[in-house]
Amino acid sequence: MRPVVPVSGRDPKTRLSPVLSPAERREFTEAMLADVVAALGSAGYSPEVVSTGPVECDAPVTVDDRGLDALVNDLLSAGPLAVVMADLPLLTAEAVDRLFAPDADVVLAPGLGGGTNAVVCRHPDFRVDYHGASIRDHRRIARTVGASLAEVDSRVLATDVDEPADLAEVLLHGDGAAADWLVDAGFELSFDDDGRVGVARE
Ligand SMILES: Nc1nc2c(ncn2[C@@H]2O[C@H](COP(=O)(O)OP(=O)(O)OP(=O)(O)O)[C@@H](O)[C@H]2O)c(=O)[nH]1
Ligand SMILES: C[C@H](OP(=O)(O)O)C(=O)O
Repeated sequence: MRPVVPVSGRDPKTRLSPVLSPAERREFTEAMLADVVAALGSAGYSPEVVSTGPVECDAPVTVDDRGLDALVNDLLSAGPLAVVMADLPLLTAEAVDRLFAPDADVVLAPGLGGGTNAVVCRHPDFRVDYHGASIRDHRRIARTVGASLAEVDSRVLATDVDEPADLAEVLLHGDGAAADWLVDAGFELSFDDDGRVGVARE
């Protein structure tokens, strides 16, 4: 099994633009990537990072500016593949073990909001179609190609950081590079009048 972590290296996490500058979005992306690479490494895997631009991390990096679907589908055509997104800063070795445990042709880890945060594929005909409610598309594609399917119900695999509100999850539950980066950058939990948790910056 070949574990690959795709990452936007050039202009990542544009949905965090309301709270992070372009340079900060790149730094925070590298911090989340470090957490993902560390979790995969702790579980005994040696991930390859495929980035649209130069990134610093403790894994071999290939720069490839193709879009996500073209990139991943090309890699899938070469054989079994695991795709773990780079924006999962709560990822743990235990969750990685759970991702690789099912003996199914296709294993999906749904993300909050309908995305697909990780895929393990052992079927020659399965292909990805990211964005939108991709988890539904990936279930459908697995059915269409006759692949057996398993899904992993895991909070840390489901927690991808897309929008400013997601940063609260990192402050609440993270203890890695991304959580440290946010604290160093002055982020802290905030509570609105209804007691809802969010983030604020000093
Ligand atoms: N290699 C590669 N990785 C990508 C590409 N698009 C997204 N990713 C990565 O795939 C994961 C999910 O993508 P998104 O959540 O849309 O992340 P993003 O593109 O950085 O964020 P937004 O600009 O806010 O959409 C993240 O780990 C991204 O870094 C791409 O075109 N190529
Ligand atoms: C790539 C995309 O990520 P999201 O924008 O849902 O985080 C998806 O998982 O389909």
